[in-house]
Amino acid sequence: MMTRTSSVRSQVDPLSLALLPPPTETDSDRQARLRQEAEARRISEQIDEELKADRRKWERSKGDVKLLLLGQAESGKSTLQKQFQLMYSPSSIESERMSWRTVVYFNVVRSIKKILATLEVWDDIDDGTDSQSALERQELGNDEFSVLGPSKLGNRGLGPSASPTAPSPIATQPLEVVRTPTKASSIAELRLRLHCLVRTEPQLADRLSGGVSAAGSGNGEVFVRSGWQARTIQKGQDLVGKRQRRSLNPSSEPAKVGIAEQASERPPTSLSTLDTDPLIEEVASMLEQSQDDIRTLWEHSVVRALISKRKLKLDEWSEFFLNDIGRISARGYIPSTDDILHARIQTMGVSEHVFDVDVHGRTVTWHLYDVGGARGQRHTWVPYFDDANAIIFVSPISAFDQYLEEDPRTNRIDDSLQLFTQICSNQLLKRVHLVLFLNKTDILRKKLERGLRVSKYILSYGERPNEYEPVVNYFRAHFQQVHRRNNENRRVLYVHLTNVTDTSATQDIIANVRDSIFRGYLKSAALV
Ligand SMILES: Nc1nc2c(ncn2[C@@H]2O[C@H](COP(=O)(O)OP(=O)(O)OP(=O)(O)O)[C@@H](O)[C@H]2O)c(=O)[nH]1
Ligand SMILES: [Mg+2]
Repeated sequence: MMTRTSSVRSQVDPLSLALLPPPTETDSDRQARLRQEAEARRISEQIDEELKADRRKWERSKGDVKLLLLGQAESGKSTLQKQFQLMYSPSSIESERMSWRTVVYFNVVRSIKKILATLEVWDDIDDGTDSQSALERQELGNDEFSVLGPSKLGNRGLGPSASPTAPSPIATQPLEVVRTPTKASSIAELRLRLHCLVRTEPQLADRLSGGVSAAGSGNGEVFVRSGWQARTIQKGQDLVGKRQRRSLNPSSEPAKVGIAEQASERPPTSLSTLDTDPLIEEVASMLEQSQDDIRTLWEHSVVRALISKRKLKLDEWSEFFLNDIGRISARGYIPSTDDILHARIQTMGVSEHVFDVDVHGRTVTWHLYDVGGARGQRHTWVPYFDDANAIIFVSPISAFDQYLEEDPRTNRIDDSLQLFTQICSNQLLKRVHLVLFLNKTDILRKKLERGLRVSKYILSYGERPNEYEPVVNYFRAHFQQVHRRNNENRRVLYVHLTNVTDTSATQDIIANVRDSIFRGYLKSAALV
């Protein structure tokens, strides 16, 4: 059931009024009504499923290519999908460009909230009063503290891994104490001034999810279904048009992105107020006014120290946006393509994107299925297995020091290997063309350069050199081994090292993958 914040819900919305239960409703009436509503929902979902199955059968019969993007949460599937979109349907990226503003603002506000919450745990140690003694009392080097909370690592996949709370040589060094230079930049004051901005976070989340929450993530993340942009596309176009004073190419092909069954789940009127949406405009104006405070907080010596001691673990995209806060909080901000590629929002269920792909003079319709990778989302993948032609399995090999949001005991590389094992051994997928993206290689490089040791988290890595090539080879060998052990059909595994936020490199890889998928597809479809 959709819930909305009071700022969205019209005070006199006749439809809402009509749908309200009568004020005289008794407990038993209420029970009966809820039962009826649940039954109606069940029937409606069953019909939807049957329609989807019919549609997939029909599409298979007309020879379309079905490509599944699989992998754990945050592995980069949706980012890869955006690269396909940039390549095969650039006009659709244009038309939804402004709707990404909400996601970018949400990512920024959430990052600020996390920084402030972590500082609060440390009691605003340099609040401009007695920073040194407060800090010393806190003993920042104390390893019992972990921002992510206590957790223990599982002992699977790559062998025993170290606990995420295990003492780190970096963490035991005393934190350098730096007094705030001026009273104006004290954390307590920044917290106060940023309070209103931070308070918009749940409302932004509500805008994106339409009030729908999803199980499976475990950290209260915001999930969106495919088609969320559709609610704002027209308004977004208007805004881009107004701001850039350039019209979108009217002759360009209409975007084929998004799927009817999911886009239609929520009425387009519900949130289609982007250009006049008071919330988004208010957040934009708050950001503009607060940009100096945000920058001060982000560059604050204590925040820097917490980050370098890994007491504050921000998401990768936080850094990308906070480093560029001046541009993002400027009046008239329009998300760049790079911003869109870095913006983070979790996928819910399976979203379908349709492209016409030209390969050597032949046009074939491709259906790209981008799935939600969190554990609670994985059951939604199975209905798409039986007619898939190809899979790109995305594994973030930079995540050797990270644990699942939904299960903080499980190392993310371990989870990815287990998931890959399930995909390789699945009977429905035995004939599917298999491509593996070892992704986030740029982040892996940076982590290794910063001195993060793989063997601290993956004990089986042992004494091997803590350098990019050996690390990549080690992870690649494990994935290849999983594939070999589950490969009765002697199918080829195509492996690529990727950074899917790098457009030019990714587009070359996509072209390569497209050709190899297409060759296999032509053979199996006996079209050559
Ligand atoms: N630097 C860098 N960032 C990446 C890369 N791939 C993905 N990201 C970022 O990682 C975050 C998560 O990526 P998504 O594409 O949303 O992950 P997903 O696999 O779709 O996640 P779910 O929808 O939850 O299953 C985004 O902020 C991306 O910009 C990469 O290769 N390099
Ligand atoms: Mg996604």
